[in-house]
Amino acid sequence: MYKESTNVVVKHLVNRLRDVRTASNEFRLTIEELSRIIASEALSDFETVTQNINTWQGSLDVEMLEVQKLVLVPILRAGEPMLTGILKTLPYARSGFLAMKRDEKTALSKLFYENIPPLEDKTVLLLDPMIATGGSLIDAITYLKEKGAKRIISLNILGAPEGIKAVQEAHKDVDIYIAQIDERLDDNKYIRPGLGDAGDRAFNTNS
Ligand SMILES: O=P(O)(O)OC[C@H]1O[C@H](OP(=O)(O)OP(=O)(O)O)[C@H](O)[C@@H]1O
Ligand SMILES: O=c1cc[nH]c(=O)[nH]1
Ligand SMILES: [Mg+2]
Repeated sequence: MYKESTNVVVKHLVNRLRDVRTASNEFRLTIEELSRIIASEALSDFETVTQNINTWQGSLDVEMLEVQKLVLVPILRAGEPMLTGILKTLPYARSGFLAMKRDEKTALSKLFYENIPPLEDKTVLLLDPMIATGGSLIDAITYLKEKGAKRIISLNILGAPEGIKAVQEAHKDVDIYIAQIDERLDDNKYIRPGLGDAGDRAFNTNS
């Protein structure tokens, strides 16, 4: 299943990202903020655990998110600000890393580096702002399944309908929570209207 956010604050923030006057620092902070909102939507009925805490009036049993069951995995580079944002909400969550780059001629993704903690019994929150052809996400999910991920939830900011369809066909069991779905891919496999290259926008580079 995929779920596009209906939150008008999310739309507002996505449109800040589209504006080329939004420079890299604000761009990253906006991705952080959007990621926290989308993560809250995705985790709204996630498993909880009872914990005993010390309150100002003594001990109390409270319901807490079972953060130990989560692993946050950004697809670098562009996924990095998503991790930074979600770690502000869930500072004790574990993280893993995949560094991937799409070949801009063939649009095929390549994995350059991975560092993934044990995934048995874990739910992976896979973080990448962009789903264009869907190739990078499909390859990342395949890799994480081989590593034993029990469940994978994809958090994304912008996607093209073609890419989302491709991910769903390849991995029916993966839920996608996305801020906004755009119109289409252009001839260079970029999302339109989109926001350009998310990695370049975030880190002030030009690929
Ligand atoms: O759906 P696809 O067609 O695979 O394209 C989407 C991928 O492209 C972007 O990363 P990119 O390869 O540009 O790397 P970067 O994060 O270093 O900019 C984006 O963050 C996705 O990972
Ligand atoms: O539109 C796109 C497509 C791929 N990667 C991006 O960052 N943006
Ligand atoms: Mg890029």
